Formats: sequence, C-alpha cells, structure tokens
Amino acid sequence: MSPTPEWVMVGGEGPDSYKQHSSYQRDLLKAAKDKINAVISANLSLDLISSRFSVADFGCASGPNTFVAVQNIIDAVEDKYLRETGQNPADNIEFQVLFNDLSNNDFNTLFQGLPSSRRYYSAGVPGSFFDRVLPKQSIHIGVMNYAFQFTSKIPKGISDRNSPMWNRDIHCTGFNNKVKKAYFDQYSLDSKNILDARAEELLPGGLLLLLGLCLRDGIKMSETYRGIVLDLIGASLNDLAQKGVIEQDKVDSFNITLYIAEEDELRQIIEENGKFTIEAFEDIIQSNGESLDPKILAVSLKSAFGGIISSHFGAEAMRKAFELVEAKAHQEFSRLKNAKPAMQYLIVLRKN
Ligand SMILES: C[S@@+](CC[C@H](N)C(=O)[O-])C[C@H]1O[C@@H](n2cnc3c(N)ncnc32)[C@H](O)[C@@H]1O
Repeated sequence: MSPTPEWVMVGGEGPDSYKQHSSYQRDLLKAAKDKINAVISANLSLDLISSRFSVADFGCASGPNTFVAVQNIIDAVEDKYLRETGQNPADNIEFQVLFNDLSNNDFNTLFQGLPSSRRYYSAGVPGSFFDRVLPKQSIHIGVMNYAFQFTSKIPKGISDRNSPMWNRDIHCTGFNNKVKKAYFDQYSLDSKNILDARAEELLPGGLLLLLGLCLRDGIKMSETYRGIVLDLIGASLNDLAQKGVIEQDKVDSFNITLYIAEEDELRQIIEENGKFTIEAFEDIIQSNGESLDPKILAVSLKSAFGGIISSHFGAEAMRKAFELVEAKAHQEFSRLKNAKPAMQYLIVLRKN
C-alpha cells in the first residue's frame, strides 16, 4: 500500500471552500465536453454498454465539479446508445457512479450536493487512488480531473537541508535539474501505480479520461501562472519564518506533493506503462483564464493548498501566509500577467 497523503481540499460550502473556488477546474470539463462526447462515441464499443454501466471519478473532492465530470460521460454514453440502437437508454441502462477520494475528503458535502435530476445510483469509495480501490474489471469508464498531478510523497532527499538534492523552493520550479529529476522519478512511479490500479479495475476496452494541466515543451513550471503562484506561497512562508512566526526549518523541509509534467513526459509514462492505448491527447482551450485579482487568487489558492499548509504549519500560520500571498500577488501583477502558457489536456486511454 502507498503511504496515505494528508492533502485534501478545504471542505464545506463556506467562503474558503474548494466547492466555492474551483470554477477554473470545472471550466476545463465544460470546455472538453464535445471532445469527450466524440471520443467516447468513437472508442467505446457498443458491446460494452450493457444494462449496468459503471463510471468512477478518482479524486472527486466535495463537488460540484465531479457531477459535471460524470454527467459528461453519461450523456456521451446515452447519445451513442440512442444513435446506434434507436432505443431509449433510460429504458435499458442503469448507471452507477462511484466517487473516490481520500477518506478525510468531505464526502458529506459531496452527497448533500448530488444533483436531484441525476439518473444514476451513487456510492463513495474512500481510499488512495495510487492503490486499487475497486474490484477487478468492475468499471466501464474512469475519470480524473485535476487529480493526475499528485505524488504519493515528497521525493527522497528533497526536504533534507543537508542533502545535495535539497529543494529551497516548495515545489518543482523546473530550474534545478536534480530536483526536477527527483520529482519526475517519484511522479513516474506514482503515475505507473495509478495506471496499474485502473487497468485492473476497468473492463477490457474500458476508457480512462485524464484531464488537467501539463507543461508545453521547453517551458518551466515557474514561468507559468501556476508555478508563479506556488513561488508566492513559498516566499510568503519564508517571510513568516523571518518574522519568527514559524520555524525556518519547517519551511526548509516543506515541499508540495505535486508535479506538473511536460506533455512528452506524460506520453512517455503512459507508453512505458503499456496497459493502455492513447486514443486522444487534446489541447483544450477554455475561454476563462486564471484570475489576476489578488483577492480571488489568494482565496482560491487557500481552498486548494490551505489543507496541506495547515497540517504542516498550523491554521493560524496558514491564514497569515495567504494574507501575504494576496499582497505579493499585487506586487507581482506583471509577472503573473506575462506568465507563459501551460496546456490543459484531455487524454483518453483505452484499456488494452
Ligand atoms: C484539485 S482536486 C480536483 C477535484 C475534482 N476532481 C475537480 O475536478 O475539481 C484533487 C482531488 O484529488 C484528491 N486526491 C489527492 N490525492 C489522492 C489520492 N491519493 N487518492 C484519492 N484522492 C486523492 C484530493 O483530495 C482532491 O479532492
């Protein structure tokens, strides 16, 4: 079993919650809807669409984005069924949706928000997606939206000040080759575990949809908006250490279990794993960009990173850190505005 990571999104529906501040992640699902429809139509065999059809979302958080993710899939399966059989899917197919996340995810908020118009039965599946969480050959389609970027732990040596691999930043900026290699090695191992586990859980011919962010070739993480905002969090934590609010040692040993891979690295990991065929690797353009408003930027970062920062530094230090992030976002406005573009992807894999 992989070690259980502690990092979940801020739960509930309050002003700091992930639920209130994840429209950027949701917009990727909306922008990819037509492509998801076309790819499912072209790659899912009609033979697989039986009376019970199971969909699983891995890393579902507390909603509502997961409802968009699974509805996109159900709509596409129903469209294909109706088009190819002329029969009403509602008469013949029952859908089951399995919502997976870590056991400390806020599943209560998720279940309370289930859309009343849904045409599926639902269940929660607690557990780490780096391991198996479902029975063998039990699902037809799996999806991960903004969840294929985690590592299960901090790469070895990275958080040790005495190691030649020590990372003075809190994430993989892309500017230190040793750190980059350590992160990539850990990420390759973890992503292979994800693919192995999903390959067992999916039926042969089943599909795995991966949506998220990757780096375009030649662009470093800290040249992109997402990298710059992580730099702002790191700088804020260092400021707090200098003011004596938190210990410098704690900052030096803090690294985020996140790696934004390059496009080619993702292809390499999937191809080396060998359990899936890449049916689509699409660049998804969404009309709403990242927010440059410092207040919105700070609060949405807090909803995603507040949990991991609180568990390392305590809730009060976390609150102060994000106040500083907001101030720094004002100062770094032009760096954020001129950030190099990253790529939002939809990868569709068919289980061999
Ligand atoms: C950035 S959020 C994305 C949530 C949602 N898919 C969306 O579209 O907004 C990443 C989610 O992955 C979950 N997660 C991270 N590591 C996980 C793991 N090892 N196993 C299961 N879920 C995990 C987090 O708890 C979080 O809910």
